[in-house]
Amino acid sequence: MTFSEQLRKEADEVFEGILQHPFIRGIAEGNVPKQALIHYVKADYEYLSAFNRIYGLAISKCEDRSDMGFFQEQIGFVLNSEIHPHENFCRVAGVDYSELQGSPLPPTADHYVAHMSKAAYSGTIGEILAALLPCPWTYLEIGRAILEEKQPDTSHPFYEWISFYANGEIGEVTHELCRKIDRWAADASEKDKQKATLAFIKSCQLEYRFWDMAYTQEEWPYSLPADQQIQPLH
Ligand SMILES: Cc1ncc(CO)c(N)n1
Repeated sequence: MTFSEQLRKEADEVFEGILQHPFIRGIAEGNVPKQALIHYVKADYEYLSAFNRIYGLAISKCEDRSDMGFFQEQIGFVLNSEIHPHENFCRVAGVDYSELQGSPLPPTADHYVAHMSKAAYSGTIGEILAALLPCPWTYLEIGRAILEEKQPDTSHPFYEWISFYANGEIGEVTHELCRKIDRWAADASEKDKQKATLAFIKSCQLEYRFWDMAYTQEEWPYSLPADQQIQPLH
């Protein structure tokens, strides 16, 4: 079994839990509450900006140009393509995308970004890859599972979202990240592989919590100071 196959096996229960989460069931059934969609897009817009900053940090640790090129392409993908699934959610919720940009990250999303940043600043390249991998991998499996279960056509309210994650570039991204982490694991120490495994499992669980955060509209218990709401990575 490759290292990425081992990671996937360790996370089986979490992946299954994500597929059963009421937000995901709502995407499959075409009936997610409007406020959950709005909460999700607000948080995910900022989460994906942070994700791109983390790709930038990953570039700073790359030794060869093909790795740099891969991360650079992923930044382009997030900036130019991953807006489409957000637009799908906005259309269903009946809101303008531009109104949902610039909100502070709710606690769970903030924690997820902090978890990835920690790996990016202080981890091995394997730990960084492991922390990033559940992002495309869980969405790929969500998209594929719903596609298989529902065989949606264009009349499904989330047709675009489902097709984007089931059939698009996300499969290639997942595959490439797996190849990279497997190559890293071939020469890595047991201790470093354990650290990477923990980073992977935490990100999977934070993916679960991200859906839950949106579904329950999680907020900070008290408001944050207005001019310090959006924090760059540090
Ligand atoms: C939180 C989160 N995880 C994964 C993806 C898929 O890229 C996303 N858009 N948001």
